[in-house]
Amino acid sequence: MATTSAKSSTFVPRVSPSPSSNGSNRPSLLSFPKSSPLIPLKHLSLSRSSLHALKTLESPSISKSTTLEPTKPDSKPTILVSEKLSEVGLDVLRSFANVDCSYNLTPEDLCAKISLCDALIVRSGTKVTREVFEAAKGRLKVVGRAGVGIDNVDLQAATEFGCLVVNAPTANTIAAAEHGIALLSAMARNVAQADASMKAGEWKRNKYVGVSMVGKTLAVMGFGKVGSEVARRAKGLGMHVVAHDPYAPDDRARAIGVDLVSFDKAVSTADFISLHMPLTPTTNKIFNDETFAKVKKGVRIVNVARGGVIDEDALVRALDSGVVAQAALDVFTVEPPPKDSKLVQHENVIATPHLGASTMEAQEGVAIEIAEAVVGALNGELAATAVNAPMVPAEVLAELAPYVMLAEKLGRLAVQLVAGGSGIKSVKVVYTTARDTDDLDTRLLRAMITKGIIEPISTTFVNLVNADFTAKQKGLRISEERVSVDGSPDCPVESIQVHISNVDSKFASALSDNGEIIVEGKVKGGIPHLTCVGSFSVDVSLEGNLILCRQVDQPGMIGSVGNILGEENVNVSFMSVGRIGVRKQAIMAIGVDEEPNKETLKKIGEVEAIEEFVFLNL
Ligand SMILES: NC(=O)C1=CN([C@@H]2O[C@H](COP(=O)(O)OP(=O)(O)OC[C@H]3O[C@@H](n4cnc5c(N)ncnc54)[C@H](O)[C@@H]3O)[C@@H](O)[C@H]2O)C=CC1
Ligand SMILES: O=C(O)C(=O)COP(=O)(O)O
Repeated sequence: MATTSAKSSTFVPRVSPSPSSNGSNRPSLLSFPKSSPLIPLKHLSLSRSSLHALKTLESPSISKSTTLEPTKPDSKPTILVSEKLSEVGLDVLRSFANVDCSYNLTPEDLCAKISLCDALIVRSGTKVTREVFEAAKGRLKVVGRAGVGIDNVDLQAATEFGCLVVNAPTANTIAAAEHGIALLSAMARNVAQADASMKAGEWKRNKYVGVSMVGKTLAVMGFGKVGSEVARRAKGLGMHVVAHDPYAPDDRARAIGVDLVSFDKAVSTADFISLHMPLTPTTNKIFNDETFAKVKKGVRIVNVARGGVIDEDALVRALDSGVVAQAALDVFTVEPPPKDSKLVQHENVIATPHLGASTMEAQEGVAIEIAEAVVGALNGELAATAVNAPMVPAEVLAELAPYVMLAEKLGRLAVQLVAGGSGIKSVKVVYTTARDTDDLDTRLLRAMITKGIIEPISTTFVNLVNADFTAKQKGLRISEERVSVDGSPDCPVESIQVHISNVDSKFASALSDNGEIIVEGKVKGGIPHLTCVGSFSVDVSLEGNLILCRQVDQPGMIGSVGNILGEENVNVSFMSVGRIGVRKQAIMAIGVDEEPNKETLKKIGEVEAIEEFVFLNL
């Protein structure tokens, strides 16, 4: 933290841990609290590591939280697996962590256990509520959803607690689509009812006459991964397929020979409707009395998505009245549904206990996908399947690595120049770049500047997951501006400036003419450099700690300060002087490996020509 200051003020050192205090000089996008015992990625043998490029970018970092369970620095993290996960995934997890497979936990059991866990892996049966995040007391860093739907995870709470949520969005697509087709055919041909009847010793050929699928219209509601695979298969069965999805691209539909239509057109023209949209506030009970009033009488409905997209009472009414001839349901609003559920018991309903993803192949794929994502995230890596953090391709992350580091350091530096450190309301970040807007994703940079600004002045730890939320919560408005320059687009950013307005500075020279604190940095040779403070140009690499002094430019200054530091065995790593004119005011930037003690800094302050100085922890 900054210690300073104008020549007459008393010097009071305040030191707080810096993100670099783990000994690493690398930024940590997914920094987690101190209790996180982490193992280098090289100790892992993952079968499919798409994450290697991130390794260069992040390192676990340290938070200031003191409420966390103390964990031995070299002990393994603990991963709680609360629902059945395939052994291949468990093997990946066990090579890295202590794995606690505790199935069938009550919500209370889960809350009781969670504060001892670094990660939690769930399927659809575990509700990861706000209470779970609260009970975790900051230790839970990652929730892995071994499947697609994350409607059982309170994403808002996860984000507020800086907990990354990752899912496994692709490995069970085909399984779900195949189950959809299985239910469609079984429903059309009364397979389940006929089977039950035979097992009861009956032989009722006339009762179980079905309907044909060929030539019929199927409406696929939700034309994403599963929906489009269902459509493809239904085309193979000779069905006419339409789809409704407000966000699906036309070309995906064209490629499969499907017409994208409005909701009303889809439901009113279909002989069969298959549901494949996620459960969200918008889709909640989207199939209700009003919808059933629009359907073709005798329509047949398949739901392999989520029970909540159907108003189940309305569906019972529609089945009773014959508006809906049959329904095939894999998912229910409450799972398992009550034993006396009118829906499950209805003679025109066939039901399966949420089996869409349950094939051997899908479960193995999902388990590996989620295990790798969770392990990577515990290593501070950004998972490609992150649900509540920006998904940034590995190559972009690798390219931005030094800029991410620069961003965090500029944030830390700027905030330490603010008198009192707090009361910051408005920060402007200016990126000078030769890149087109579409070609420069600044979310990481903004998050790291936010981290740099907030961490030194609060007990909150900030990572990519909660940076925007934390800034908002603290009333900190971060705006961004781009300045286009001619130059090589090979370099993502020429310079980054951090402006803090409406604050006093403990180092007056950091204030620009319009009263803003301004620091500017660039990446040179892969190393972040400070290139401007207020109106003064400097050029120092942002490593270790920094002393900024304002003085009247004159011979011997570097020597005087260098001698004071040398006498106290403080190693100077670099020095740079920026001045407004010969023998006029100048800023001397001195990089030091060690933190000088109070006395040493006092001596620097007493050097005749020095008008003000500040010590900054980078
Ligand atoms: N029963 C089971 O075991 C399984 C169920 N699922 C569920 O299937 C659903 C779809 O999964 P994926 O295809 O992998 O997801 P996806 O994200 O690839 O596709 C979902 C599609 O729904 C669309 N959508 C969103 N709001 C919509 C709306 N109001 N109306 C129509 N479409 C809308 C989206 O644009 C997207 O294209 C999810 O709810 C998932 O949880 C997935 C796998 C297994
Ligand atoms: O992936 C999904 O969304 C599913 O619904 C699968 O759920 P499950 O993992 O089988 O509980």
